Amino acid sequence: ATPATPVPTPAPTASPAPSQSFKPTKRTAKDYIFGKLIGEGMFSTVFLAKDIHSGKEYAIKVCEKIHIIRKKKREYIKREKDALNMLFSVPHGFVKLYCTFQDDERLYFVLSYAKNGELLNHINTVGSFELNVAKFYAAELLLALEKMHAKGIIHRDLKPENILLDENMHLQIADFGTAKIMDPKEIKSGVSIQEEDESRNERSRKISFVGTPQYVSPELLHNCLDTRTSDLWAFGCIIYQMISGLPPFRAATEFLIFQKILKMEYEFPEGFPADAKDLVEKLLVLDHSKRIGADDQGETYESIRNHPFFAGIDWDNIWEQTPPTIS
Ligand SMILES: NC(=O)c1nn(CC2CCNCC2)c2c1CCc1cnc(N=C3C=CCC=C3)nc1-2
Repeated sequence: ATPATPVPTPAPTASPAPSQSFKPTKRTAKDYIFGKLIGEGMFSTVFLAKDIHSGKEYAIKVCEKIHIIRKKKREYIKREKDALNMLFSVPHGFVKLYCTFQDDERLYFVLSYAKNGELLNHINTVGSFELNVAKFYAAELLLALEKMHAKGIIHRDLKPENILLDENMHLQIADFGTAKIMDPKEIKSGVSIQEEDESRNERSRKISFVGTPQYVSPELLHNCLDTRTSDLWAFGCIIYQMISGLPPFRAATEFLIFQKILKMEYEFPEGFPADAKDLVEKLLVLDHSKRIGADDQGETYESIRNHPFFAGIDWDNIWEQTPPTIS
């Protein structure tokens, strides 16, 4: 019989535990009732779906095979699946990939559904966060970045749209379609040269642009370098935006945004809290090797955790705490 709940990942489907009396069967699209569209990307569409057996809600990311092949993006799909599988064992901070399956035309990723949607939506609803709210979510985001980077995963497109809130209003990073998984020798140096993905055959190293203009790091713009500190740059932009309501680098066009980033053209609004300003200034540093956290060894960003902005954060229990009300 079809198992009541989806077979846990990591794919390929885990063999049934000895105690299990049934052999789990591979899911198909027929096991779900597809509901509203909740997201659309270059190569995927995400639907809210309900498992017909358990009644549980999932976010199912559907990718058209022909599109992926034509655009030569198979590597991106594989990388996303690998990153999500690597993060499955991390209890907090990320959407979870429960299972994958395919049919003749499509690939399906069955992911946890973050019921309270995008952080961006919550920022825009209230205008900007009170300091305690911004500090709470910055702390949860830092803990998620620590876990991700410790596994050699760079997200490369962190932004408030890709940071979701689950039913208990805890943070979950989503959309690893632009992630890069560093190989062990790269993790130490922390630097990876932007790979030529299969969609680019130019000899010269070009930016295979993976980020979103407002949050992309200078090194990615300058010389195709993406490092875990590129995510720290985005982290600085997100802290700034939670507190002020807008990203630090804003302009009418992508090119003008890039110019502002490379010239470090941004300013803090009146009344921006001093500790937050100091931390953002230590993250938005052109030289990625000089960003706060860049030299931190081990699996935590101690220098960032110890910054005065995070005074009072209970790092070991934050995921069990009730998040502050966003108002
Ligand atoms: N690309 C993805 O992997 C992805 N995209 N979405 C929806 C996007 C909507 C636009 N901003 C980025 C996310 C999701 C996922 C992962 C899995 C996932 C889990 N829960 C939700 N939940 C949402 C709830 C309300 C509005 C939007 C998303 N969404 C997703």
